[in-house]
This record gives sequence, C-alpha cells and structure tokens, in this order.
Amino acid sequence: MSEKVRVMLSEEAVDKKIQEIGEQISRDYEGKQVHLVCVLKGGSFFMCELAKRITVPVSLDFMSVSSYGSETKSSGVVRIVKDLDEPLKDKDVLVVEDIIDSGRTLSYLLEMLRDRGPKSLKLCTLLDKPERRVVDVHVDYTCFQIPDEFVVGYGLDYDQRYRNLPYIGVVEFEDEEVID
Ligand SMILES: O=P(O)(O)OC[C@H]1O[C@H](OP(=O)(O)OP(=O)(O)O)[C@H](O)[C@@H]1O
Ligand code: HPA
Ligand SMILES: [Mg+2]
Repeated sequence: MSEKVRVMLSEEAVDKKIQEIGEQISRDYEGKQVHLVCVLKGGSFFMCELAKRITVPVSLDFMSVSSYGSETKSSGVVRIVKDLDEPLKDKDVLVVEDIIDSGRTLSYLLEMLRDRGPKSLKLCTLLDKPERRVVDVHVDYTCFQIPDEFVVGYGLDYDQRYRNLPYIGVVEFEDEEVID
C-alpha cells in the first residue's frame, strides 16, 4: 500500500482563517491578558500561528493528554502525560486545540481546568467534526467545521506522521503497482 495526501484545506485558507480568529480574539479580550493553554502535541502548530496574530498581551502554557495512541479513533481513556507549569487561578484562559472529534478529550480537560479557578475559560479549535460528537463540548472559537474524514497536517498526525504539513489533508491509501 502507498499513501498520498489529498488537500482538504489549503495553507492559504488556513492562514486566512487563523488571522480572522486572531483578530476576533484580540477584540474579545481587549484590556485583558489571555493565557493560552496548548494541548500537545496536536495543538502546537495552531497555537503558535494563532498567538502571533493576537494583539492583546499573551502568556502560554502547555499540557499533554493522551487519548488516541496510534489508533484513528478515541479509546475513551484520557490520561495526563504532562501537566501545566503555571496555576490558572484568576487567569483568562483560552484552551487551544487542533480538533474536536468525539469531544471526550476536551470535555474531560475543561472540567479539570475549571476546578483550578480561572477567571474565564474558553475553547478555541482549528477543526471541529460535529458529526462525530459523543460528548457535548461548548466551543467558543472554531476555524473550520469539517466532514467525518480522518485528517492530517497542521499538527494532526496519522501514527505520528504528517504533523508538519502546512495544510489540512486526508490520507488516501492506494494499492502498489505490481511489477513482474
Ligand atoms: O475529541 P476527541 O475524540 O477526544 O479527539 C480529539 C483529540 O485527539 C487528538 O489528540 P491525540 O490524543 O491523538 O494526541 P496528539 O494531539 O498528541 O496527536 C487531537 O489532537 C485532540 O486532542
Ligand atoms: O481526524 C483526525 N486526525 C488526526 N487526529 C485526530 N484525532 C481526532 N480526530 C483526528
Ligand atoms: Mg493525534
């Protein structure tokens, strides 16, 4: 089997939308400092691009939770692999994710972060696959709603590969040509 990636959202389309969302966040948080919480690894590319486009003061922190392993669907088990360095008490926290799929990861995470006493807690995602939702999650900022296809690029992986693609694509599998 060989793989190729079909483009779903071009680099230009993604960049343009991140700029728009960055401007919207800058307006909504005017006069405040926004504390971005990146969910590793998937959220890292989006978080960096988004942070560059926010014009109010920004601070950053990172956490890592694991729910998928090398599978293409959620196991439903969410495990904290790396916790945040800083407390969230009285901060205006914006969680930054690459994708909301079943909603299991974020519903678990938001509940846990809310217990830490942030002044406000909002969620921003690059991609949302509403058809796949199993657990309800309120998303404050969504760049793109996409159909139920397994996507890669801009931080999203297939078995840890393709995160570095500067666009969103779909991996297509093809049979190798048989050479005799
Ligand atoms: O809505 P859900 O069904 O819970 O799926 C979304 C989560 O799954 C992926 O992370 P993954 O656990 O694969 O880790 P990664 O970010 O390191 O790739 C993705 O980055 C989201 O965090
Ligand atoms: O479509 C996806 N691609 C990569 N990782 C994911 N995690 C949940 N959904 C996806
Ligand atoms: Mg992943």
